[in-house]
Amino acid sequence: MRGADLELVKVTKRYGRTVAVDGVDLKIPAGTYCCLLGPSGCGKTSTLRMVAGHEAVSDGDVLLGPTNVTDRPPAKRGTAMMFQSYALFPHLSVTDNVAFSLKMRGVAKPARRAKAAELLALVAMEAYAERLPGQLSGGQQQRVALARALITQPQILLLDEPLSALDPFLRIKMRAELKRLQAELGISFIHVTHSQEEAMALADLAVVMNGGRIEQAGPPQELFARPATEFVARFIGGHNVVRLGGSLATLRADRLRLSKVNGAGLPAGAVAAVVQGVEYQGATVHVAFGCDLAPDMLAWLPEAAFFADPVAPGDRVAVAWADADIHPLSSDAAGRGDLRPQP
Ligand SMILES: Nc1ncnc2c1ncn2[C@@H]1O[C@H](COP(=O)(O)OP(=O)(O)OP(=O)(O)O)[C@@H](O)[C@H]1O
Repeated sequence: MRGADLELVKVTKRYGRTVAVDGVDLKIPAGTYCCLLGPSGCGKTSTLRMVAGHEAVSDGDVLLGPTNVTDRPPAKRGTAMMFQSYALFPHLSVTDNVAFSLKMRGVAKPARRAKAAELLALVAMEAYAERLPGQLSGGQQQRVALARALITQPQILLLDEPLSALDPFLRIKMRAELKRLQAELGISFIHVTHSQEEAMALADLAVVMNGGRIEQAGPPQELFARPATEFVARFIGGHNVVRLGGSLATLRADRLRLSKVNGAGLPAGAVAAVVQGVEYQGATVHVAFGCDLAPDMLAWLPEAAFFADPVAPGDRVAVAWADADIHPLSSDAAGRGDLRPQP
């Protein structure tokens, strides 16, 4: 299969008075695993459906490679969509489900069955070719749905919450398979998800949406290390949003150090806090605490560090961090040196 760059230019979707997608500009280079993420109602699915051609674009353009596909019907765009519910035909065998769109295009039976067999092999489902969808597990149905979407040799595969119907174990297994398949095919996948964990695990390009707009787009490591806005910092988690020296900044939960205060004064630069809760997570222990910076902060401590000096709810602690771990959020934030708590 051949990939193509996708570009959205000022793409807007209005449903009556509701602006679901608001002038979105986005470039997705060929061969990218892109995750669209954000809270419910932020415009992810509307964006995906406009790329697929299942929803008309109110304003703006969708470009696939050199072609403006904004007004083309779904089957004439070079995209294919895999739906959340898989949408398999219950009365057709696995092979006939996979071959369906070739049948619609008038491809002869032997050719379409051969192509279906090839795609079923790609998703390791050859052994189930003659079964009906109702005789398959959720994960198997998903593989069939993938094969069915890929048989048209799309340049871009669109996936709307593809893992949400699976149990947690299968979800992790299938997400590894999606990543493998995308790398093997070399085309772009655009995957809508609510889950920041899923996006972190899969995306080359993670796009965080909020209120119909893009808050930030970039590799997951960049979003985590340098969230552009308070919304992104809070949405991807693992960050404390605080006001330091009059400016908004984040302090990563995994970079904070806690020590019990035993009558002695606070170490220089540290702030006093009271522990509110402790959650054991295996490799890390999550400690919730309140202090003058914010009432609801979080520290993720390595298990060994926590048990070397364990704390419990109600304990008074000193919280410390390195200057390099302060990430200013607003553009008016001064240099890091200014972002220390005021005495
Ligand atoms: N057919 C429609 N008619 C009217 N409003 C719609 C329609 N589809 C979506 N909307 C509205 O557009 C906004 C964006 O919806 P969209 O489904 O794109 O969001 P989403 O981020 O995919 O949400 P979710 O994660 O809940 O699926 C929401 O406010 C939604 O209520």
